[in-house]
Amino acid sequence: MIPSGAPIATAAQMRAAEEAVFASGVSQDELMERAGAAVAREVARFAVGRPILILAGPGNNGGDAYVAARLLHAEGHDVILVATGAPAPGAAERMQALWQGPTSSLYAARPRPVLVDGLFGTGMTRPLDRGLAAVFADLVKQAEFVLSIDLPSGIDTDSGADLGAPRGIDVTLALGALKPGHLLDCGLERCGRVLLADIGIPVETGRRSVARPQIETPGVHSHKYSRGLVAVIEGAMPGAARLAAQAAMAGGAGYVVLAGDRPWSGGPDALVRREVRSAEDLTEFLGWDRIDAVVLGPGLGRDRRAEAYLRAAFAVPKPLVLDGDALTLLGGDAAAWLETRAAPTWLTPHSGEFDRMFAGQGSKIETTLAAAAATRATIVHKGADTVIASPKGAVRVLAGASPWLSTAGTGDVLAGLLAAQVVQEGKGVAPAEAAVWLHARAAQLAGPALIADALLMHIPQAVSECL
Ligand SMILES: NC(=O)C1=CN([C@@H]2O[C@H](COP(=O)(O)OP(=O)(O)OC[C@H]3O[C@@H](n4cnc5c(N)ncnc54)[C@H](O)[C@@H]3O)[C@@H](O)[C@H]2O)[C@H](O)CC1
Ligand SMILES: [K+]
Repeated sequence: MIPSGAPIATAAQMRAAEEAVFASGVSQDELMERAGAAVAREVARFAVGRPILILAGPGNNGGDAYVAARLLHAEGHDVILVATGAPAPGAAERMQALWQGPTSSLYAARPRPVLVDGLFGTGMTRPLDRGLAAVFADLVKQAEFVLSIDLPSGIDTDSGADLGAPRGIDVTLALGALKPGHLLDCGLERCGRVLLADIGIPVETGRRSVARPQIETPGVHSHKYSRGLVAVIEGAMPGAARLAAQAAMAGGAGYVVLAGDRPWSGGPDALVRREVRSAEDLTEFLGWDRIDAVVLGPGLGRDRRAEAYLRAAFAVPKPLVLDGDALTLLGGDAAAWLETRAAPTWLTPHSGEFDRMFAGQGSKIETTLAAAAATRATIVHKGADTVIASPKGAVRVLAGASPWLSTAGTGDVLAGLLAAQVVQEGKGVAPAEAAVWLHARAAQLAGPALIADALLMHIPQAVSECL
């Protein structure tokens, strides 16, 4: 569980935000008191009177832990504190000096029902020491409830990479903002439920977790064209395009045309079919001024005709959603293909497709931002952690969607949902954020063992929650 619509800040961005607060006259001690009080509130809530063991590391994460220990102890909770090292000079050192309760050394610490992890937070720079990691993992394993302060110790703040964090943390209390480590890679798996504590640090990075979209109910003057016409291009495997077309319909497009040459008696009668047998046919069809967005790629195939279709789609200045085989055809030349595009483009790669298209170092957020800048397209980099990035640097992340989405066809559904939002929402991350939220919510409603076709049936309910 991740708070929605919450700001996301890297360790450096967090430090800059903290510095701005200090410059405004708030002391580090005051900020640490606020952080520790937020920790104490949540621990008291979950401890329900059980004995508490608090681990305090050598930095300010440990400083937060000292404050929390003192406040919990003052409220009558049974707290034992373990200091793993001499605290950093300054606020943490002062907070340690205020601790009057019982202490234990790390290796003598006996497991207790409630464990608070104040070892490391955004200052984590290298893997946990093996000895410490082993003791920490054992204390986590034997606890009934574990809360990590700011981040699980052993998770890289900016990438979510594993630096030795144990499994079994129940709650992570993020301080001031989410970090990429709460949303990406191993961090998503190790944080448990992520709660966010506002401790008075304004954070504006243009990056935030996906929020539920606000969708307009059609007005009295709405009609099928005003609600947007989506053209979905069929290819070698027509089922994929059909899923995308039906998703576009369910996602709110006013008129959807499925263009292809395969006979199909199934599907909704409301889905308009247009015969297209060649790239020339496609060019002629895409010239229809009523078309507001085009979806190309689901089941397209990778043969010469598929490439000719890709060229035809690129040649018309219409908003374009590229998925699946279209991304494979772009390959490493996506930036070159896209540099002449006059209309907005969205690419929806899963990680395999992304890695084949874009080289690059860094977190999934950084590599997706770089790809968006290089292609001037908005990238929806799918996965258990879906990262949306626009060429202008906006980022939205949705983490923790249903793992049952890992089945064929769900990407086709997302592509159709995205096109439906494009014809209603416009450009950049907004339509992608809306589509990703609807897709994840439909999956939640569909429950376990879903298939892509089942997703379609739950889209209207997901949409109804956004009206
Ligand atoms: N975000 C906020 O509003 C506030 C955050 N606070 C807390 O401060 C920590 C960050 O504190 P910092 O001192 O920068 O780093 P850590 O406490 O995470 O780490 C301490 C120290 O440890 C060293 N180190 C790094 N990796 C290792 C390792 N694997 N083994 C041993 N030592 C390691 C490194 O030198 C670090 O500096 C943040 O998470 C919040 O909890 C403020 O207290 C309140 C406001
Ligand atoms: K921690």
